[in-house]
Formats: sequence, structure tokens, C-alpha cells
Amino acid sequence: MANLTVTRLREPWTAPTATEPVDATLRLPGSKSLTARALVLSAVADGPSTLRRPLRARDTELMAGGLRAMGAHVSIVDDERWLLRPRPLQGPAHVDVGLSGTVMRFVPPVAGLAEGPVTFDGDPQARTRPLGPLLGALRSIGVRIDAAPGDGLPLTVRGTGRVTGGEVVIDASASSQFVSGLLLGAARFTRGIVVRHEGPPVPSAPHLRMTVRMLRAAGAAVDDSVPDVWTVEPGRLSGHAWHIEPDLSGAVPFFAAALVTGGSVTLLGWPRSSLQPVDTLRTLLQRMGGEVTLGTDGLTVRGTGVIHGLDADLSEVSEFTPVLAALAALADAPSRLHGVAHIRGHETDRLAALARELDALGADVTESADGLEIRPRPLRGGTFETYADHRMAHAAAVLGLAVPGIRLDDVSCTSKTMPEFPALWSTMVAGGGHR
Ligand SMILES: O=C(O)C1=C[C@@H](OP(=O)(O)O)[C@@H](O)[C@H](O)C1
Ligand SMILES: C=C(OP(=O)(O)O)C(=O)O
Repeated sequence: MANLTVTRLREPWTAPTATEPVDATLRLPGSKSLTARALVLSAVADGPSTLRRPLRARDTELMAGGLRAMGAHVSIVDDERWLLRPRPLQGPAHVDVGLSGTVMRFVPPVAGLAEGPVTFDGDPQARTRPLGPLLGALRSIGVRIDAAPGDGLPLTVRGTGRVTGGEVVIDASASSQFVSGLLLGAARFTRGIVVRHEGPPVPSAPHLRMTVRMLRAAGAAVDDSVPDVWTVEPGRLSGHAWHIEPDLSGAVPFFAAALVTGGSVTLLGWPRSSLQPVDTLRTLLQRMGGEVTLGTDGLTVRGTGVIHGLDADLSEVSEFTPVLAALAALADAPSRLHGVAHIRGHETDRLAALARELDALGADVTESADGLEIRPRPLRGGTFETYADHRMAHAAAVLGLAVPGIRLDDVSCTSKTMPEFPALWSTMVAGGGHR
């Protein structure tokens, strides 16, 4: 099966160093996770949906492209509004998953509902990301799938237009996205679905709550009252007007800049009640020395001139690990970040990559099975490899605020979730960023 992915051109970048505290008010792009779910739910709904302020980035364009390839009508009215009209899902189709966990885990269950074969492949690193438990679960509810040895990409879902559904048992400890993927299309399965997780804890609980809340908003009957069991009744989903919140994980490096420089960063457009784990981020940043407030103008983080070390289980918010590790390397005391064994299966093995790159800059880092111990030391500039991982690039940018001469081998990986990252970041550091 051909890999149709177009190779990205490497873009080296030297992270700008801050000569004064940042003071910025920014509007950031929409949440990747909310946009991905809104697209999938809209594709299996009965009527048209709109997405207000969605994320326009590689991951969500690939999601839209995959659904389009199977027949959904996705139109980008403008950057503020996308329109999705569901159509009968059909193969033959090809879905390029890029390096996106959401595309590779949310679309195959939906492809089971298509009539005809749907092939999936992605970037070379995508082929090493865990997928087997999801494919096994889908097979157990009647979906035919041919996959590469090791049960990963490239693969073909041989859709028949219907999925029987019913009860599945899965070990979702490698990724919460297995469960979210099974649930998102399940209202359309003949018998709905009961997903029962068996194994070490499922990470990323806030993302599972997001899936459940968005399914309910689309009209699905969902029961998540029993720990590790999720039930979606068969039924129709209605079209919905989705309002996409700004991306919290994408916001983390900008907030970190306030801590590193003793400055202030306000992100506009934060809802009072969020589907993302804002309170967890607030607690973590406060423990590291920041002041966090949610006001009428947005979410503001102020640095107080100190960065404290942090001992924290990050299993619920593992996406934050790279940037928090960068903060930890600049802190006034050692840190222990743990509970995140599964991020070895993210865009890259993030624990190994962070240990290697922080070490190369002079930090004293010990990698454990499920985390990192970081003992701050004076850091020096040098090349920082990003391993095609947007959040490694974010971590390097944060370090670069305080350490001159940090050169990223490639910053284009930030296009996965925020193509405007290098420009926004440079504007913020140069003293701009007011809107
Ligand atoms: O469902 C989602 O949108 C996500 C779930 C999490 O995945 P894992 O549970 O694999 O960490 C998170 O890290 C990822 O960036 C987005
Ligand atoms: C783990 C991440 O992404 P993905 O959705 O590709 O798993 C991430 O964005 O940090």
C-alpha cells in the first residue's frame, strides 16, 4: 500500500531569548481535540453541523480530509466557520493520518460504517504508534480489518455499511483515544456499544469526559457511571452548532513564558465552563509559582519571578509534560514528573526525547519507566532535536526564552496543531502580541 504522505520540509529555527518580561494578550487557535470530535460526530449525524472557530492545522485538516474522502461534505466557509453536511459514507477511500493520534484512532471505527474499503496510512513515525487494541476491539464487534504485521498502519477497513456493535473488552492503557474512537461512531452501530477497559489505568480522563459530553450534546444516550465502562445506546445524532474553545495544550507554552520571564500572558476567549482541564493546569502552574486568574477578558497567567520544582502525576494531562519538563529544567529545585509511561507512544517517545535533549543542554535528567526526574543545572545553547513532535518544539521555545542559542532542528512540526506558532511566539517575545 503506498504511503501518500507528502514529506514536510525541515525548517531550522533559533528560539528567541527574552530580554524583558513578556506582556501579551493573545487569541489562540481552537482546540485540536474539540475540533476532531466535532468533525467526527458531525459526519455521523443526521443533519448539517457548523464548527465555530475550529482549529485549522495539519491534524484537523487531515481529519476533515479523511471524512471528505469517505463522502462527507466539509466546507471551510472561512477561518471562523466550517460547515459539515453528512452523506452516506463510502469506500474506496484513502485516509492519510499524518502523525495524528485522533485521526488514526477516531476514523477507523467510522470507516466500518462506510460501504467499501478504506485504507489508512501516515508518516513513518505514525506506523509505530499503538493501534492494535483498537483494531482488535473493532474486529470483535464485526469490523473486518487487514493490518500490517504488528497490527498497525498501513491498514484497510473493509466497511460493509454497518457495524454490529455490542460489548467489547479493551486494554486502553496505551491511549484514551482507543475508547474515544470506539464511542464517537457508536450511536450508529446496530447495537450501540459497551466498552469495558481491563488493564492498567486509562490515561487522559479529561479527554474521555470531553468525548462523553460532546456525544451527549449531539443527542447520544451515554452511560459512564461505572468506572472503566462506557455505554452508547444506538440512535440518531443530530447536527449541532459546535463552539470550539481555544486549545489549552497549545496555550501551555505561552503561559510558561509568563513564568520564565516573570511576565504576564492573557489568552482571550476562555469560556467560564470549559471542556478542557483548565483547573488542573491552573493548579500545576500555581504550584510552579505562577498566578492564574480567569477574568472577563480571558485566562491570565502571571510569573512571580520564581519557578518552583514540581512533583506531579501528569497522567490526566500528559500532553503538558514536554513544556512542564522545560519549566522544571529552569526551576529552583528538582522535579519529578510521573504517571506518563504512555507518552512513549505519542508523536515520539517523549520521555526518551526529553531526557536526551535536556541532558544535551546541561540539565541533569533521569528517565524512569513512567516519567522524568529533572535536577536543574545551568543550561547552555545548542541544537535541540524535535523528532517531528510539536510539543518538543514548544519545550525548546520555552527553554530558549532563558537560554540563548537554542536551535531547533525543525520547527515545522508545530504545524500539527498550530502552524502560526513560530510567528506568534516571536511576536510575543519581541513585545508584541496585543490584540
Ligand atoms: O482524545 C484526544 O483528543 C487526546 C487524548 C490524549 O491522548 P492519549 O490518551 O493517547 O494521551 C491526548 O494526549 C491527545 O493529545 C489528544
Ligand atoms: C499526543 C498528542 O497528539 P495525538 O492526538 O497525535 O495523540 C499531542 O498533541 O500531544
